Amino acid sequence: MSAMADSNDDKTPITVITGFLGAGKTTLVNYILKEQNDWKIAVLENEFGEVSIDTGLVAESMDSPEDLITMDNGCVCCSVRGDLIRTLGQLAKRRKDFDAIILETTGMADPAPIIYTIQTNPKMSDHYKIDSLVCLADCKHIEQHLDEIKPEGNVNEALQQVAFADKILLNKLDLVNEEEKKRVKDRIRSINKFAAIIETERSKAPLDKILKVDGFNMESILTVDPEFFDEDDTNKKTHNTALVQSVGISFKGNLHAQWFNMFMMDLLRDRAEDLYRTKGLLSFHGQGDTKFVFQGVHEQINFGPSQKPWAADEERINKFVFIGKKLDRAELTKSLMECLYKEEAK
Ligand SMILES: Nc1nc2c(ncn2[C@@H]2O[C@H](COP(=O)(O)OP(=O)(O)OP(=O)(O)O)[C@@H](O)[C@H]2O)c(=O)[nH]1
Repeated sequence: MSAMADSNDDKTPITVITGFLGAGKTTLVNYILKEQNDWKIAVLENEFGEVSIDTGLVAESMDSPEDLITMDNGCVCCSVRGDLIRTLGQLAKRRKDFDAIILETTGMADPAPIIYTIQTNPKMSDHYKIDSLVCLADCKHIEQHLDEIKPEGNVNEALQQVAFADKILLNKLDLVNEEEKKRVKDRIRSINKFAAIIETERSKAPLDKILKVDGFNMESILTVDPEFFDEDDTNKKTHNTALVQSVGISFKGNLHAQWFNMFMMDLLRDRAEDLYRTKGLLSFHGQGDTKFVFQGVHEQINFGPSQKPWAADEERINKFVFIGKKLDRAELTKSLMECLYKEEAK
């Protein structure tokens, strides 16, 4: 084995998890953390949304929550030279404590600058190697996002995520029929000829196919973008998160279950197409210390109790994130506040 290969073996592998908003990335991270016990894994979490919700939900699955590191100063692919380098730089000192790192990117992240940074910045490439780029694809909604026409000069993030991946999890199979599945698969193949496509429900992929697989392939990256390493490439498209808004709302109190349900039903009836992603941590009147979580992707909503209840000394703060197009912050805030339980409304 060459010295080069030896030194590469010594690097800590990073599994980069990409995929559009709501495709199942956090579900995959939680699944990995629950299923595997052989490796010590650090998780870097980067969430697109003004109020962090995933962090709490992933921390529930971790034995050592201090190994969950969040990067909240914006989308990791935009602030890549700052936040990601800083975080991985700090982690480098104790990287030998970990067998692997999982980097969960935001649903709006363009993977290209992330790969570029880890591969070319010496501070990164001395310590780390990309093990695999795993892209989650939501069978039900990915076509809509691939079809989206972006203004001149802007990337289509969903397309980039599929194009650069070396593993694509065709997720949410329960939501499509055979014909739809085949259509989505063909579409993905037409974008990326190299990636292994793995069919999944609830992101349950065989872990030996996605972790520590040495699957990252620079050759296929260069097929997608031959000018990948050309820093002077003036044609490079930018990634404009301003095209998609994120509205975070938090306020104290208990919600009235029925009113909140009505609000959500109306919202989804009228706005499902533009609402890429909704998330919430909620407290309801009459539900004791049960903390509720809701997770929405377009018209699909999952709602139920969180694994952890409200702690005795925890303030009941409802948190919401709405991500999508044409969102009216004032209107959403007003409507949600109207769902608060009021004593006189009994
Ligand atoms: N029906 C169905 N729902 C799924 C499946 N996998 C994940 N979900 C649900 O889809 C929603 C979004 O999943 P997440 O794992 O939070 O998605 P994400 O990609 O991390 O989302 P962002 O962080 O917002 O980009 C959650 O309600 C999940 O429970 C699946 O296979 N089928």
